[in-house]
Amino acid sequence: MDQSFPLVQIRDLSVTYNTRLGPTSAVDKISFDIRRGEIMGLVGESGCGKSTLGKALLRMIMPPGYISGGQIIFNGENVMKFDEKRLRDYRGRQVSMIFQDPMTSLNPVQTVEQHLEEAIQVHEAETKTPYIIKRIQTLIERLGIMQSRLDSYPHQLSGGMRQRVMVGLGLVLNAGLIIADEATTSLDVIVEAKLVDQLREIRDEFGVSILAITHNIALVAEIADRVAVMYAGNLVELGDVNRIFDAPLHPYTQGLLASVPTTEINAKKELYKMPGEPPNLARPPSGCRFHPRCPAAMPICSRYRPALEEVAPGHWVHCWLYQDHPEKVEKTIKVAA
Ligand SMILES: Nc1ncnc2c1ncn2[C@@H]1O[C@H](COP(=O)(O)OP(=O)(O)OP(=O)(O)O)[C@@H](O)[C@H]1O
Repeated sequence: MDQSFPLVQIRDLSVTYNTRLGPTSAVDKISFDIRRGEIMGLVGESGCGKSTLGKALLRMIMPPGYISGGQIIFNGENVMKFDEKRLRDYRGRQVSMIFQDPMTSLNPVQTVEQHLEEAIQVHEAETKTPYIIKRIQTLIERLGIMQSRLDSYPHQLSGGMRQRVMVGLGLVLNAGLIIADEATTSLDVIVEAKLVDQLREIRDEFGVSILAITHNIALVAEIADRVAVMYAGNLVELGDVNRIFDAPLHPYTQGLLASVPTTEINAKKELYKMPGEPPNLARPPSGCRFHPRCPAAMPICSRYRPALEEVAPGHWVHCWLYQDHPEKVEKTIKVAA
């Protein structure tokens, strides 16, 4: 496959949870690509649908949730059409997901070696034991884990090491995509920084794509090549990480960045407090979901959802401020006068 062809193409993806309050639109018509070998940061406030999107990519949305629309194309294949057998292979071998607490995914009575061995045996039954052992030893070394740790049980490892074992479970089968959902959140800052460095190294060495889901915008600045910003189930902005941080366009992204504390000791910057609360997704606002909290809202924003517009090469935004429409033209004329 042409290496410039995106690894993942997400098209109009929607996920709904049936709740007591009615259908909750947790992910609403989201479209973007994940390129080969890139680290894509996915950010937004708690409850905006980041984890739901990550799980949807693996088709792991459990009832009362379901994928209510759209497509996921992985390496040119339509994931929505996979049968159970193909899905097991896809989840185990092509995409792997790591969560905030690796203890929930690791088996407490299996050693590191047994975890890795089992992953290979399940997906590559024909592989002979000596090759399996060699592969595990090489991998573990590349992940910076001492070989003596192969005999350790999960509870005997540090948090950072457990996360590296989880990464290893994906890499041992040559996964193309690792979805890291708040994977560094429970680690202290020093261990977190080390894991972030290692994830970048792993990407460089293995050419794997990483979707880093986090509410920590500073972490995204550190790790990601591109960033997708979500608000209330919608994608609001996407682009190169430097561009998004230097010149955010969507009022939500601008507010999100202005509300992040700086580490400069003499910084006198007053932190921005975004007005209002995130909406209840069972009854999302009409038009642009951010309009009730948006300092730049125009009448059209409550009526129609803006389309996704490429405002500069590779910089995409869903906002009426950057699209021509009657009310904007009128406003522009008034300003010009
Ligand atoms: N199993 C579920 N049943 C019903 N509603 C759900 C379920 N899981 C998530 N939701 C709802 O879907 C929306 C998105 O949740 P999600 O966990 O994907 O957001 P998030 O951005 O990952 O938040 P966080 O960072 O807090 O994990 C929220 O309104 C949440 O209440």
